[in-house]
Order: sequence, then structure tokens, then C-alpha cells
Amino acid sequence: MSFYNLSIDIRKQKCVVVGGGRVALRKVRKLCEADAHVVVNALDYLPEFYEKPLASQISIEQSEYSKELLKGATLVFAATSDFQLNQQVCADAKELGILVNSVNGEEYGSFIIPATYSNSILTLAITTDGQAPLLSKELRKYFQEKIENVSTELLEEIVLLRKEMVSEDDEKEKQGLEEKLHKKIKQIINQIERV
Ligand SMILES: C[C@@]1(CC(=O)O)c2cc3[nH]c(cc4nc(cc5[nH]c(cc(n2)[C@H]1CCC(=O)O)[C@@](C)(CC(=O)O)[C@@H]5CCC(=O)O)C(CC(=O)O)=C4CCC(=O)O)c(CCC(=O)O)c3CC(=O)O
Ligand SMILES: NC(=O)C1=CN([C@@H]2O[C@H](COP(=O)(O)OP(=O)(O)OC[C@H]3O[C@@H](n4cnc5c(N)ncnc54)[C@H](O)[C@@H]3O)[C@@H](O)[C@H]2O)C=CC1
Repeated sequence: MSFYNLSIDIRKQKCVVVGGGRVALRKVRKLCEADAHVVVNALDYLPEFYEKPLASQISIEQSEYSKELLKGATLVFAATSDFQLNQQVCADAKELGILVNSVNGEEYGSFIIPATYSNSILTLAITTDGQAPLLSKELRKYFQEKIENVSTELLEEIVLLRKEMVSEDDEKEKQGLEEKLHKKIKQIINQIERV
């Protein structure tokens, strides 16, 4: 199967995660990092769900699953250990026209989650189109270590330089800024290669 990748602005959007275990927790944490409005539905939860700061960022619906819970959601996650229930959540979300992720694999939901690492400017995302999640995780760790070494100041300089370049009308000046930009990018690559 081939996928189309995107980065979505999910701030304040309702996202429903069905499940209260280890995998659900991982999906919830990532959604909170992106400032989503996270509703978690399960009968029992790992203690981490009740710990701060996570507890104050999510709404816990401690009840049996019902399709009603999905209404108005932008994204849904079927993340329980009950395969049948996950299938039901996927079917309900699809019926409501909502994109859904299934922890049972790429063939059941409509999207999958890559292994990611983000600093303020750079985001690394690795996926195997569902075929080898552990490989995604281990490569994420490998590249994360390299990217963590990149200086924030240098990244910020690049962002500024790019802004200047885009708003510069004089062609010659623009070219000069582009050359500077390429030099800074080369410095970034050198920093990555040093690790
Ligand atoms: C399709 C997908 C759907 C989705 O969840 O979106 C999916 C599916 C499945 N994962 C399974 C197992 C494991 N998944 C992990 C870890 C991660 N899994 C993630 C994503 C994805 N997993 C999507 C595809 C991503 C891609 O394209 O590569 C990561 C990257 C992102 C995240 O979850 O946030 C996160 C690493 C985060 C990080 O550290 O960066 C580990 C390791 C661990 O937990 O430490 C194991 C155990 C080792 C193993 O089994 O390989 C199983 C079998 C379950 C069973 O045994 O029943 C299935 C179902 C199946 O394959 O049938
Ligand atoms: N996609 C991924 O990244 C991964 C997926 N998995 C899959 O995800 C599943 C969940 O794994 P974990 O979170 O580690 O399990 P877990 O045992 O920690 O949590 C399971 C959760 O499902 C809930 N649940 C189970 N049956 C339910 C029901 N009938 N109604 C309501 N809630 C119910 C439980 O209350 C619990 O909160 C595994 O069974 C496995 O198939 C496992 C590892 C990684």
C-alpha cells in the first residue's frame, strides 16, 4: 500500500482515542504535544493518564465505547487490545466521514502514525508504510541523536535568512541571500555528519 504524507494543524481540534493502555498513551502524548483537544475513552486506564501535566490536557470518558463519542472529531484512534472493538471504531469513524487510525495495522484504518522527533524548527518523521514499526522507531532514535546536535541558533538564522530572501525584491540581493542560505545549510549538514 502507498500513503500520502502530510503535517496537520490539529490545535484545539477534537481527537478521540479509544483505549487506555500503553499504545493509547503514546498516541495521546503526541496529540497533546500538537495541542489537540484530546478525548480518551476506555473503562480502565494506565496511571499515567491521571498524572500531571497530561491529566490537565485531556478529557477522560470512563464509559463503554459508543459511536456518539466520535461525533465532531477531526481524528479518531482505535487503540484498544480488543480487535473487534477496534474494527467497530474504524467502521463508525469511516461512516461519520472521520479519518481513523487503527493500532492493528495499516489495512484497517485510514492513516498511520510515523515515528517522529521534533525540535522547534525541524521535524523528523519515519514510516515503513506499516510494515516494520520497530525499524521506524530504531531509525528515529538513530537520526534523533544526530539532529539533537544541530544548533538551534543556526536553525533560527536559517529561518530568518529565508524570510529576508523571500521578501527581497532586488534580484542581486536575493541571490546573495540564497548563497548565504546554502552555506548555512551546509553547516547544518556538517553538524549532523559529525555525530
Ligand atoms: C501501522 C502502524 C499503525 C499505527 O499505530 O499508527 C503500527 C502497527 C503496529 N505496530 C505494532 C507493534 C509495535 N509498534 C511499535 C512502535 C511504534 N509503532 C508506531 C506506528 C505504527 N505501528 C504504524 C506503522 C508505522 C510505520 O509505518 O512504520 C510508531 C512508529 C508511532 C507511534 O505509535 O506513535 C511507534 C514507535 C514510536 C517511536 O518510538 O518513535 C513497537 C515498538 C514499541 O512499542 O516500543 C512495536 C512492537 C514491535 C513490533 O511488533 O514490531 C504492531 C503489532 C502489534 C501486535 O503485536 O499485536 C502493529 C500492528 C500490525 O503490524 O499488525
Ligand atoms: N500500533 C502500535 O504502535 C502497536 C499496536 N499494538 C496493538 O495495540 C493493542 C493495545 O496494546 P497496549 O496498549 O499495549 O495494550 P494494553 O493492555 O496496555 O491496553 C489495552 C486497552 O484496551 C482497553 N480495552 C480492551 N478491551 C476493551 C473493551 N472491550 N472495551 C473497552 N476497552 C477495552 C483496555 O481497557 C486497555 O485500556 C495490542 O493488542 C496490539 O495489538 C501493540 C504494540 C504497538
